[in-house]
Amino acid sequence: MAINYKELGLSSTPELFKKAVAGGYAIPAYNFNNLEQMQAIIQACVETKSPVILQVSAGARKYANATLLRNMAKGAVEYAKELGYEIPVVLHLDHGDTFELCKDCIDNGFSSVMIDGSHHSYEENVALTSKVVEYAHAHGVAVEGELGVLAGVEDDVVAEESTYTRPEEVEDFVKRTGVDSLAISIGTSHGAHKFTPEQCTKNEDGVLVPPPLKFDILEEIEKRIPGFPIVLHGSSSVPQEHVATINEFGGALKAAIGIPEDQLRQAAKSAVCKINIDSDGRLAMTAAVRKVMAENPGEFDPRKYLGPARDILKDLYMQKNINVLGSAEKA
Ligand SMILES: O=C(CO)COP(=O)(O)O
Ligand SMILES: O=C[C@H](O)COP(=O)(O)O
Ligand SMILES: [Zn+2]
Ligand SMILES: [Zn+2]
Repeated sequence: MAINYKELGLSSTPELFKKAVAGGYAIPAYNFNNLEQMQAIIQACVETKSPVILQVSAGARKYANATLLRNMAKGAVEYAKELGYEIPVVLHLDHGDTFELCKDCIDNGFSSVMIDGSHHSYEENVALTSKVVEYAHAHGVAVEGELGVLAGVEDDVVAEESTYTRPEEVEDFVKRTGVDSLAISIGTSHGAHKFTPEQCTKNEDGVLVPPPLKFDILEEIEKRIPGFPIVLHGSSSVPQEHVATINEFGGALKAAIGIPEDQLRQAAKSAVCKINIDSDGRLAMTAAVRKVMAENPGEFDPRKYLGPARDILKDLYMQKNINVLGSAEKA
């Protein structure tokens, strides 16, 4: 039997996006696969009074089980209340690649789905996205589409090179598909290895800075679809202290540079109203686990290393909400 997201106390995105676009901030979309990630996300967003989008990838569903994830999201709504402040919680499918997967999520309590048809031809993308929108809207669920391809790995699809979104396509795409929000490609990419040091230049403080995002493309898109909710994927900043901790305690990460926070801050002020962050959380948790393991070789209670990992993750997300996305105090 199908379960509608309203039964789970979850929120839908259109109202939240409208407020975020008007208010010049972005709602955090954090991926989760397990209990500790979910706890950290909810704790951080309750403490900062931020709305939140809990994102589940196809890989997360395979890893954690769809029934458990749905009940965790339901629990997250109650958990937030228990922590003392009610925040809107969205359960969103990240990078859905087929109609069947989107339908399954809609029938299992998701309040928002992404259909990522950007790896198909334009006309195939329009057809696939329209089909998902038709089913989703009949169930009160909002849909995120994508135009343009991000570099990096997403659910086992590797794109070597990015293709920027073509502003001349957005109006037609939005009109013909009926999507509620649009993910665009303006120079961000998935994963921890977005830029090598060789691709960066040093600023006056000696910090390596990657090529700037294509804000001209974003502006052109905003001109063509004024006020339409825009989504930025691949928005991790790759905190260098966590990379250093991982490598200090036995890791072997290559030098990697992410998206500078000031560029995300700038994007959040525009029609970009949802910013996706996953890799930074993975780095933070891994750094904490490696450090605890290395410093306490006799420890074998998972709570002793997953607990500190959860705490570091919570700090990271609080900092993002307050200093980068501007979503704090907006719930
Ligand atoms: O876009 C993302 C999830 O959809 C995550 O991006 P990052 O890999 O930069 O965290
Ligand atoms: O875009 C990709 C997200 O970071 C999810 O990654 P995943 O497919 O490994 O769960
Ligand atoms: Zn994609
Ligand atoms: Zn993504």
